Amino acid sequence: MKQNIVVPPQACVQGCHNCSNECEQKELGVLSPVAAMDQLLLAIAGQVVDSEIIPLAEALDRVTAESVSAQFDIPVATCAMHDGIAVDWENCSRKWERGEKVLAADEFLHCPMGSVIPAEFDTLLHAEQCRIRKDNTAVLLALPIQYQSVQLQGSSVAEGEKISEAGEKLTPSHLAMLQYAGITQIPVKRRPRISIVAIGNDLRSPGSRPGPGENIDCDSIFIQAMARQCGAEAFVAPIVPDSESEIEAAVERELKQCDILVVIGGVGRGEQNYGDFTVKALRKLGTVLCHGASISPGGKNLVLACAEGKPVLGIPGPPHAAIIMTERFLPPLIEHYLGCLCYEPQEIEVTLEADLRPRGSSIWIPRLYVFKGDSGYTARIVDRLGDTVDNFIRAMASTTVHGDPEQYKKGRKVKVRLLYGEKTLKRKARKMLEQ
Ligand SMILES: Nc1nc2c(c(=O)[nH]1)N[C@H]1C(S)=C(S)[C@@H](COP(=O)(O)OP(=O)(O)OC[C@H]3O[C@@H](n4cnc5c(N)ncnc54)[C@H](O)[C@@H]3O)O[C@H]1N2
Ligand code: MOO
Repeated sequence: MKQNIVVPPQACVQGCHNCSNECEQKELGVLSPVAAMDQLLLAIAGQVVDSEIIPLAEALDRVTAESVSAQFDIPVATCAMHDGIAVDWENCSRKWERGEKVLAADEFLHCPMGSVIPAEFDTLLHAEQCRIRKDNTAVLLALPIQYQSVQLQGSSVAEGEKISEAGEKLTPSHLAMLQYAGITQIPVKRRPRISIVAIGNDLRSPGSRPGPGENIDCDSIFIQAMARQCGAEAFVAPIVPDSESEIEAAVERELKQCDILVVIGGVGRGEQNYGDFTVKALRKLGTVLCHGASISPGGKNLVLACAEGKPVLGIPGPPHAAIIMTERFLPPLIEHYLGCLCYEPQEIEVTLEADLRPRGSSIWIPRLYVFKGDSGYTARIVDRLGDTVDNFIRAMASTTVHGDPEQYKKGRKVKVRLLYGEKTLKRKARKMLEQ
């Protein structure tokens, strides 16, 4: 394969009055990504998604809209936690003190595990603690502990007790617990609706072969899948050309039917010359809170806006930048609507194979290959030449590089976020070494 030659663009010196690009940089300071997201979350603070009641069996991974209380006691009656014989402990204790060890047939009852212990008994003797005789009397071999192996009515959960808080993401165990406590229908938050609009004359829809200078839109399916993984519903709208009026029309249309709008591409600062009209259209329809944040790749052109009271995320088109920006900025918006965390990649520690150089004051989020060595994991950066396939699937992790360069010297340990589970990572890491 021929090697691409990449000449990194010069950093913007913000001499805006002389700039031919006529961008809006001069009007907005570059916000830190945290400050930009804080502003956006503030702008949408009043926005919530409504709730819906669904069958419990369909509620896996959904988020509870209200707290839920048990419909009845668990267990509903006092019951045996083992196979054994139920006895009245006071009675056994008195007998034991007097040296009497025989229980008459009406002084005990065989109870299999889970069965109801009649009210006159309170303790379960294990088979090893007594001997049942042919005449159906029992000989005590040991004095049991009062209440042993008995689960009292309501001791697990009492009727009316809260068993799930609002804002809890339901796991298989939650479902079992809720079902156990008599719940069959549950109020959950409606999935936030995400509309995704890809913008660009050079973009082709999936299923067609791109001509020279064209690309298949692949960012939108990535963003849709990420949104779904986070518990949202996501729809990909038809591709929009680099036309201000058509972008405006698409944004207006989509804002009517979504909670969060993601637009991809056309967020550069080239406007007329390079077909970058997205920001201009957004300015007409709402407030652009941030165009450019000190984070890379992609932050230079990242857009956070608010229109019709809804958050709009403007993602840069180049796929290596789109994936990083989406991972960083989409989950917090979905979390705002769901009221719970929805994206928590597993973190591990790795040793750096070579220096990572922090980029000035900006936060840099490179993708990494991870190798398994004799003493833990080693990480190597996916560089810009290994653009698409490497960034999308060969990379195994990403990390955040910021601040003191000493922390990122060769041999230093850093935390990375895994894109796969650790067992898959082990397999992939081994395969890389075999190649
Ligand atoms: N003169 C300058 N040009 C550029 C600069 C700069 O500082 N000065 N920054 C570059 C960087 S960095 C980025 S990031 C982009 C931001 O660009 P846009 O969001 O406006 O992206 P487009 O121009 O629309 O497309 C760029 C590239 O990405 C491909 N693309 C776009 N959308 C998709 C999609 N949905 N799926 C797959 N690929 C997509 C598109 O075909 C182009 O090849 O600006 C740079 N330029
Ligand atoms: O560096 Mo651009 O900001 O590729 O995304």
